Amino acid sequence: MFKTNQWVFLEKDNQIALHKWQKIVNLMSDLFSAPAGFIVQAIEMGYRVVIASEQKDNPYKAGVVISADTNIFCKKVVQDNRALYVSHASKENYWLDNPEVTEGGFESYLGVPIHWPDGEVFGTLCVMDFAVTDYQRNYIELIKQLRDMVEDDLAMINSFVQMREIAMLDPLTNIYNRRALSLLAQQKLNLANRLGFHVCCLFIDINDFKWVNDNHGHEVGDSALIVLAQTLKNHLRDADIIGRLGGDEFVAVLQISSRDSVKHVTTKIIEGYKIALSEHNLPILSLSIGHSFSDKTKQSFEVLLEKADKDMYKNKQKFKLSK
Ligand SMILES: Nc1nc2c(ncn2[C@@H]2O[C@H](COP(=O)(O)OP(=O)(O)OP(=O)(O)O)[C@@H](O)[C@H]2O)c(=O)[nH]1
Repeated sequence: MFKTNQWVFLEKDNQIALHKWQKIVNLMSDLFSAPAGFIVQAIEMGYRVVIASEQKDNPYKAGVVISADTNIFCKKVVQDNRALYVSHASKENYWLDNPEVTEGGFESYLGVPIHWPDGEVFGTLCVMDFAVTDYQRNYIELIKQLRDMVEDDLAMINSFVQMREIAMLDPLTNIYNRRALSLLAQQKLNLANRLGFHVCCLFIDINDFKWVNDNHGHEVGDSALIVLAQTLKNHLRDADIIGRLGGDEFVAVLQISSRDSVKHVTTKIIEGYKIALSEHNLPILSLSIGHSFSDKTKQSFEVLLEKADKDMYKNKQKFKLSK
C-alpha cells in the first residue's frame, strides 16, 4: 500500500498516471473555460499541487506546497470530505484570509475530494477562476466523473505497489528477498562505479540458530530472525540495502566512506543484536559476519557476495573453535 502520509510521484514511478492526470486537468479547465485546474494531495504537513493545468496565467505550478494551517479551499474539501463550490469568494468572510483569493486573485472554486482505495482522502480535484462563476449542476457531475477516473488510477497504482512489495520482500522479516537484494545491490554497485564511492557487502549468519529452533521452537526462531532484520534496519542507514537470502543468512550492502569504518559497523550490529534479543526476552545469539569491498572495476554483485560469504565462513570457523 502507498504510504498515505507521503507525497506521491516524487520518484520516476508512475509517470504514465501523471501523464494521464495532466490530460484530465487540462481537459477539465478547458471544459470549464477556467484559467486553473489542479490535482492536490493532502498529507499532515500540508497540500501539494501534484498536477496543475498548463495555462500561462495559472499562478500555481506542480510541486508547490502550502502549509496545513493555511485557509485554502482544498483544506475545506479535505476536512469536510465533500464537494465545495464557492462562486464569489471575496464576498464571503470565511475566505478573507485565503491567499488564493487575497494574493492569487481567484474568485471561484469548485473542488471534489479524491479518495484512496480504502476510503481515506487523498486530496482534491479542483478548478479555479479569477472571475465570479455560475456553474450548473451538470458541471459538478462532470468534475465528479473526472475524479472517478483519477480514483481508478490510484487504485491501480496502489495494487501495483502492493504487488511489487510482495514480489520484493521476504514475508517473515519484511526486508528484501534474495531476488530484490541482487537487483538493488547490482544497481548500487554500478552507481558506485560511476560516481566513485565504495561499497561494502556484509554477509551475516546467526550462530547456532538450529539450536534455538530445536530447543525453543520455530516461533522463537522466527522472532530471532525478525529481531535481526530490525537490528540491521536500526543500525544501518536508509541508503543501505538489507536483505535475507534465506534461513538465518542476511546480507547488507553499504555505501562507505572508508574501509576502516566496517569494523565499527559490524561491532554495532553484533552488540545491538544481543541487546535487542534480551529486550524481547529471546535467547541470546551471536553472529558471524563476513565482508567484502567493491573495487574500482565494474563488478558483479554475485562475486562480492561470494567473497563476503567466504569471509563469514572463516569467522564462523573461528567462533566454533573458540567454543
Ligand atoms: N524459525 C525458522 N527457522 C528457519 C527458517 N528458515 C530456516 N530455518 C532453520 O534455520 C536453521 C539453520 O541451520 P544452520 O544453517 O545449521 O545454522 P546454525 O544452526 O546457525 O549453524 P551455524 O551457522 O553453523 O552456526 C535450520 O534449522 C532451518 O530449519 C525460518 O524461516 N524460520
